Amino acid sequence: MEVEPKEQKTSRKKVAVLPWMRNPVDVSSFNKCPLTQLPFLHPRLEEALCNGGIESLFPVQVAVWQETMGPGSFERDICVNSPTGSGKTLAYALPIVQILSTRAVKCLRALVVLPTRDLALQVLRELGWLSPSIHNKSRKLGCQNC
Ligand SMILES: Nc1ncnc2c1ncn2[C@@H]1O[C@H](COP(=O)(O)OP(=O)(O)OP(=O)(O)O)[C@@H](O)[C@H]1O
Repeated sequence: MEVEPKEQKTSRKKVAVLPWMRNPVDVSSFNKCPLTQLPFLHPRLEEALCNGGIESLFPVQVAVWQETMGPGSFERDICVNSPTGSGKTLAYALPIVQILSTRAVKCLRALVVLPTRDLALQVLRELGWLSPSIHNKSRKLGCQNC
């Protein structure tokens, strides 16, 4: 039987995670995925992405898409941790835009809280070009304190 070194055991014990974070999905096990192979992607959203020069999704985007849109997805909290520049913005923007396309009642549907003005403007831009592609009625996008 292999004995775990004492220091390793202690450091492992110190990590506190919420119950819903205990079985993380390993983003590094995902590959890029061409849009044409992405399940449940709305054709108009696919077209908008292509027009925006995006032909495939990065691994973190594929992982979040799978967890939010399926197959096998269900509504729950998700915490995404991946390196800078890996494509997190689109990873959460895409499911938001697609999920909200079926909501008819006008009300606040998504709130994105960001630590800096630059990041807020970047996210507003991403949502700004994706959202009209799929929403029949106009959706208001706002940026407070920008
Ligand atoms: N699927 C994709 N195909 C091509 N380019 C992409 C794709 N997804 C994102 N990008 C581009 O990659 C760059 C990095 O993406 P993004 O800024 O969303 O990463 P991030 O993980 O959110 O970074 P940060 O941690 O700094 O916020 C951006 O220029 C974005 O337009």
